[in-house]
Amino acid sequence: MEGLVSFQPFPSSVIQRRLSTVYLHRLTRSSSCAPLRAQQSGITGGSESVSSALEGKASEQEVVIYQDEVVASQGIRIRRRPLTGPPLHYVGPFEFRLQNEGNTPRNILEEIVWHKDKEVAQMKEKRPLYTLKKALETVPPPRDFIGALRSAHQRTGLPGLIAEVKKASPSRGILREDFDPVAIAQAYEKGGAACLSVLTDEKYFKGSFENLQAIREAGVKCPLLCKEFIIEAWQIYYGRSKGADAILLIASVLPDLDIKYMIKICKILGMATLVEVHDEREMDRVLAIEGVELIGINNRNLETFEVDIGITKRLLEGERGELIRQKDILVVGESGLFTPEDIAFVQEAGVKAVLVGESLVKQSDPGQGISALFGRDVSG
Ligand SMILES: O=P(O)(O)OC[C@@H](O)[C@@H](O)c1c[nH]c2ccccc12
Repeated sequence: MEGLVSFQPFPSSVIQRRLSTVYLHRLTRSSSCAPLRAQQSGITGGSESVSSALEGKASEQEVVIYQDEVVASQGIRIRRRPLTGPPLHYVGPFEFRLQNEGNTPRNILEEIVWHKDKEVAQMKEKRPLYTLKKALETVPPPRDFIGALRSAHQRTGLPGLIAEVKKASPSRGILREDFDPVAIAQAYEKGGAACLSVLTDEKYFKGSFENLQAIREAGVKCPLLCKEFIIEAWQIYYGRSKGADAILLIASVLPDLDIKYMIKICKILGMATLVEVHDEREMDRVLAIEGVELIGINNRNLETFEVDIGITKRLLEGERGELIRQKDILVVGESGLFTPEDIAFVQEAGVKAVLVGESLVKQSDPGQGISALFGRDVSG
């Protein structure tokens, strides 16, 4: 039920001043992609509209509409957490807010992203970017994530494996009670995994950056993917400081310019980026972004949890598959892979790598799980 949460008369000059503050705050908020979103819609591109906002001419509603337009024009369904709560409604000289209008996450992915926004803001306070950059001077150099996948594919003739260190997920609950991340990582490496993916989200996946660091420090040689919900660049530096060699960027969460900018940062840091898509529209957006070398097709819809490995095939058909081959992009089939038949199916569709969590992590020996998954021994 919708309820009235505030109802206040405001002289219009006060409203104007407040609106421009909100606008500026959104434009300068370093923790969000708002500047990029604004840029894409031309808000920061033309100084005219910026200055009119500074003069208090843009209404808060207009700003929200601009941002929504950019996000909607790219088909991004995941909204960022509203800074100011639900939007304001104006009736004559009055403004009021309606509860649950735009301030409640619509699905699990949106909930995760909104939580991440708060979490990152807190983490950043403890470890500002300059201290992270300093820490990077003493971290061992990154390993070649894409190279490891390509050489495993060449060596075995099967897709290179990214084996996931995953304790739980919102859709499947706890996957393994006796969860020893380092032992699992070592078993994966022994079993022939080319790379590892380590979930670092604590609240929804029961992972951690400590796990990532412990695996790196235990001497595991496989390159490591930091499996995190990245919403801003600070997280990339943090992941690198904990030993990550690659990060995940989710196309349904990030606008094109954010993806482009984050890929550049990763290149500077010597890291790879796995850009994840789930439908044709996201695939087309990502194929148009310069510098993309590794694309993951997630068979799981992160909004509904539905899994369909046919998605991988669908997105690699026709011209898209052709373009991917021309650009020599490596494609990873992700989620819902359990049997040698599943692996053959996605390989036939065109993937040269796979990302597998559940079916391996549940085995008493996750390393032997790899042989069962591929139908033969791929170690050594
Ligand atoms: O456990 P599965 O079904 O094998 O899936 C692994 C991996 O693809 C999945 O964990 C995943 C893919 N993309 C993500 C994004 C966030 C969190 C998790 C994921």
